[in-house]
Amino acid sequence: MTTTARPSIPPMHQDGTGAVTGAQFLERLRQNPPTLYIDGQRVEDPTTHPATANMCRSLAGLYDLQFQEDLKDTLTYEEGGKRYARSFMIPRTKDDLRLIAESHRIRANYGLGFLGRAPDYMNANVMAAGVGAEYFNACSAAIPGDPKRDFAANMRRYYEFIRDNDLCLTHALTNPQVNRAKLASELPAPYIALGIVEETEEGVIVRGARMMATLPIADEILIFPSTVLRENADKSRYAMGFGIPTNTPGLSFQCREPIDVGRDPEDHPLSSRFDEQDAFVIFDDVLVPWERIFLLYDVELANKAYAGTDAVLHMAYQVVNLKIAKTEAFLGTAQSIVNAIGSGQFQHVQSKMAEIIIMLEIMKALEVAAREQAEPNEYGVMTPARAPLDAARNYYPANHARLPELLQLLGASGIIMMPSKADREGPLGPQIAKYLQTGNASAEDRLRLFRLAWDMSMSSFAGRQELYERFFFGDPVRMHSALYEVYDSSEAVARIQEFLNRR
Ligand SMILES: Cc1cc2nc3c(=O)[nH]c(=O)nc-3n(C[C@H](O)[C@H](O)[C@H](O)COP(=O)(O)OP(=O)(O)OC[C@H]3O[C@@H](n4cnc5c(N)ncnc54)[C@H](O)[C@@H]3O)c2cc1C
Repeated sequence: MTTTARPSIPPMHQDGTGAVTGAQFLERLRQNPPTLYIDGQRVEDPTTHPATANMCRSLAGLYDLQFQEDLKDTLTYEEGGKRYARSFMIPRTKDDLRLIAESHRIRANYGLGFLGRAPDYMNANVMAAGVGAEYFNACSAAIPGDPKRDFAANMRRYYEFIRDNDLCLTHALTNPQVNRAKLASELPAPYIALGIVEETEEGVIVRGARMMATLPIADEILIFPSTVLRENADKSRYAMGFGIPTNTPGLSFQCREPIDVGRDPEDHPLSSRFDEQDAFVIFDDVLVPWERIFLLYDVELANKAYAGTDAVLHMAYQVVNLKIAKTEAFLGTAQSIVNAIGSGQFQHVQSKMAEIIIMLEIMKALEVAAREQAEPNEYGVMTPARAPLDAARNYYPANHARLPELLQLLGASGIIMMPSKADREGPLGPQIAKYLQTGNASAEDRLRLFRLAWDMSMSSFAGRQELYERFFFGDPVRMHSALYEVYDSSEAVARIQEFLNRR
C-alpha cells in the first residue's frame, strides 16, 4: 500500500445556498457517487442502479418536502438571508425544540418511521458538535490557533459546511466484529480496526475498517468512536474523529444484499422505497485533510465525545420523534386491518390494540418530558433532558419487536394470502376481486393494506428493521449499564434511608 501521491479531496466550500431540492441532491450524487459495491460490482451511479435508485428517489422526495409551500416554514428556518434545514438549527429555547420536533415528525412520517437514518439524525449530530466545538480543543493533539490542529475550528467549520450545502451524512462508529474479547490493538493485524497510520503535510492517513454505516448513499461520512475504546494507552492510534466525502480515494463501502428487489410499490410498499442500505466501510490508506480532523489519539476525549458535546441527546431527540411516527404507523395499520376484517369487537383484539396505544403514549410522554425538562447546556444550546431520552432509547429497542408480532396476530392469514398486483391483473383477477374484498374495501385496497402490514412485520425489510431497532443506538446490554451508571438515584436512596431511620 502506498501512502504517497494520493489525490487530495477538495477543500470544504462555505458558499452553499442552504436547503437543497431533491433534484439538486440527485445531481450531486450523480457527480460524486460514493464508492459503493453491491454483489461484487461497483455502483457507477446510485441514482440509476436498481438496488439504490428507489432509495435515492425517496431521499430526493424528503429534500423536496423542504420546498413544499405548506411545510417550508416548519422544515426550514431562515438565518442571514438563507434558508436551512430545520434539523441544523441551534435550539435556544424550548419553543425551538418544539419546532425541531415538529420537523422531525413530518419528515419521519414521510417514511412511516421506517427510514432510520434520514439526514436529520446526523444533522443533529453535527449541529451539537459544531456548537460545542470547543470540546475538541481539549484533545491532547489539538493546537488552538494552528491552521491544521485547531480541532474546534475544524469542527465548527464542518458543521457550517454541512449545513450550508445541506449535505447528507452517513456514519460508522464500531470496529469490525473480529474478536470482542480483544482490544483493537490485540487483533490479528494492527489495522483491522480503523487506525491512524501516519501524519503528512496534507493530513492524516488512516487504514482499516468500520463495521456498519447505514445510508451509504450519502455525500459525507462522519467517523467517531461509539463503543468505548478500552485501549489503556493515553495515546491510541484507534482514537479519532473526522468527516470526509463518501467518494474519497481509498474509501469503499461494501453494501449488504439489497432488500429492494425491484418489485412494484403496490407489492413491496416499504422495501421498494426505503431500503436505506447498510455497508461495511473499508479505508485503504485514506488521506484525511487536516481541516477535516476533529480528534486524534485522545482515548478519553474520544470516548466522551458524544456526551461531551451533548450530540447524543439531540440525536436521541430525533430518534424519539422518529419512533413516535413509527409506532403511529403500526397503530394506523393495525386499526385498518381490524376495521377491514371486522374483528374490533373481540376483547383480545381490543387488548392488542391497547398495547400499541400504550407504547405510543409512553414514547409521546417521554418526548414531552425531554422537551419540558430541557435546559441550556454550557454552550447555550437548549438541550433535551437526558433521563427521558435514555428511557426512550432503552425502552423502544426492548419492546419494538412486539409491534410486528401484534400485526401478525391481528392480520393472521391475511398477511400471507396476498396475490400480487400481477395476479390481480391476471386471469384470476375477477375471482380475486370477489373473494378478497373486505366489508369496507375492494380487493385492491385490501391487498395494498395487507402488503403494507407484511412489509412491516414479515418481509426481509421487516426482519432487517427488527435487528436495526435492537441495535441501532448501540448494544442494549451496554446501554443499560450506561443508564445505570449516569442515573442519579441518590434522592430515592435518601428517602428509603430516611424511612428506615424512622423509629
Ligand atoms: C441494521 C443495523 C444498522 C446499523 N447502522 C449503524 C450505523 O449507521 N452506524 C454505526 O456506527 N453503527 C450502526 N449499527 C451498529 C450498531 O451500533 C451496533 O450493532 C451496536 O453498537 C452493537 O455492536 P455490534 O453490532 O458490533 O455488536 P457486538 O459488540 O459485536 O456484540 C455482539 C454480542 O456480544 C455482546 N458483547 C460484545 N461485547 C460486549 C461487552 N463488552 N460487554 C457485554 N456484552 C458484549 C453483545 O451484548 C451482543 O450480544 C447498525 C447495526 C444494525 C444491526
